[in-house]
This record gives sequence, structure tokens and C-alpha cells, in this order.
Amino acid sequence: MNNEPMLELSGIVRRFEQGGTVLDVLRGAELTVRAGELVALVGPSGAGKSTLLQIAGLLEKPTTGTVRIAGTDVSDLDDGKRTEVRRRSIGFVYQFHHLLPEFSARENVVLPQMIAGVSKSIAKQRADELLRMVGLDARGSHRPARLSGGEQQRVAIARALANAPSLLIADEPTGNLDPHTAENVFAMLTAIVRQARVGALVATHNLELARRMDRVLEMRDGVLVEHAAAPEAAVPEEA
Ligand SMILES: Nc1ncnc2c1ncn2[C@@H]1O[C@H](COP(=O)(O)OP(=O)(O)OP(=O)(O)O)[C@@H](O)[C@H]1O
Repeated sequence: MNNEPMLELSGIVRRFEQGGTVLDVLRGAELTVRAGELVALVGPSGAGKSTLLQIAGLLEKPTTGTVRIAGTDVSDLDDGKRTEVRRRSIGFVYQFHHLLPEFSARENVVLPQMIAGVSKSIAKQRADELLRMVGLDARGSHRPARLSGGEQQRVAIARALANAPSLLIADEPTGNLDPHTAENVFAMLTAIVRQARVGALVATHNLELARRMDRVLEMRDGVLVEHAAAPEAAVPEEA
């Protein structure tokens, strides 16, 4: 099976210095996310989850450490090249959908492709495929305000996948949804990650959701600690 690493972080240190105070938020974080894998990132508020996602998403640089996206070391690329890799290889889903309100669902999925240089006709075709994948092909012409919270988040997932990324970064993707809708959106996200063979790094405070992902990594004192796999369901003893 093709399960190559889509994200590799090694020795990630992130130091903030403010008015003579030094804060080492990340102190040597290590992490690998493979194709088709969902990895949960948990930890208390302020532990550094968002900081780690920013670094993994090439929105920030670590103080020291190496970042590889789909096997390529991007640590020393200049800002222009990092932006290019980010557009081409990374999709983002946030707690709030951040769809452009004046555009239709389809246009919201078309736009990132056009920014990446894809022709309009191909971008439209792919947007329709993605909207079908998230079960919203009949709603493509609707603006976000006419969609439910779960539908908006499904469009945000379609948009994140618009440029066929290697890596999906999600920050509390179901945090703003009621439990039933959250369940549907999570199921859809899981199915898409498996099917598209994207690597997904998902920060969440929802431990129940985290346990259903392939692995759970907890941010503790600036490093990542892997939770032990859930014990297999007890096998009934033979009579
Ligand atoms: N630009 C910055 N300058 C100084 N300190 C920062 C900066 N960004 C984050 N921090 C600090 O780094 C620490 C980690 O913040 P971060 O947002 O990564 O935590 P988190 O685990 O994502 O929290 P939450 O679960 O509440 O979103 C916090 O103490 C925060 O104040």
C-alpha cells in the first residue's frame, strides 16, 4: 500500500521572545503523517497545537527544525516557494468555514484552483466532482449563507481538497457543529482522507473524536507524546 509520509516534522523548536521574556512553546516536536492517515493532535489550551499547525502548514517557520512535505524538505525555501508549496500541497479546514460569502459554493471551490493556475473549465469540473464527493452537488449554486453549518463545513472540506493536496490540516473542524452534524462531517472527512490518500493532521479538544483517528498525539511540555493504541476488544474466553 502506498503510505508514504506526507508530513514529517523533526526537532521542531518554536521560541517566542517578547519584552525580554522567552517562551519555548515547542521544544523538539517530532511527527509523521502518512498518506491516507488521520492523526489527532490534542493537548490543553495554550499547549502549542495551533503553533504546530501553523508550522506544518508553512504559515510560520520554526525557530529550528526540519519540515518535509510529501518527501521534500521545505525548511530552507524562500517565502515565494513556500507559498507555492502551500497552495499546491496543503489544504486547510478551520473551526469556522471561512468561505467567501459573496461567492457560490462552487465558486469557493473553483477560486483556489484558479489562483494556483488551473484553467476555469477544469477548475469547474473538479469543483463539481468535489461537491459530489461531499454530497452537495445539488447545492453548488448556493451562497454559504443559504447552507446549513454542516453543509458549509463540507464545502470548506471540498475547497481544502481543490488542488489535490498531499496534506490536510484541520483545526477543530467539527468544533462549531452540533454532535449529530459533527459526526456526519467527521465521517465524510475520514472517507475522503482514505479515498484521496491525503495525510490529515487534526487538532481537536474532542477526545472521543480523537480516539477514532488512526493515532493520537498529545502536546506535552513542547513535545509530542503518542497515546497507546486502544486495547483490542476483549475476546470472549472459550467455554
Ligand atoms: N506570536 C506569538 N507571540 C508570543 N506568544 C505566542 C505567539 N503565538 C502563540 N504564543 C503563545 O504560545 C503558546 C501556545 O499557543 P497556541 O495557540 O499554539 O496553543 P493551542 O494549544 O493551540 O491553544 P488552543 O487549544 O487554546 O487553541 C501560548 O502560550 C501562546 O500565548
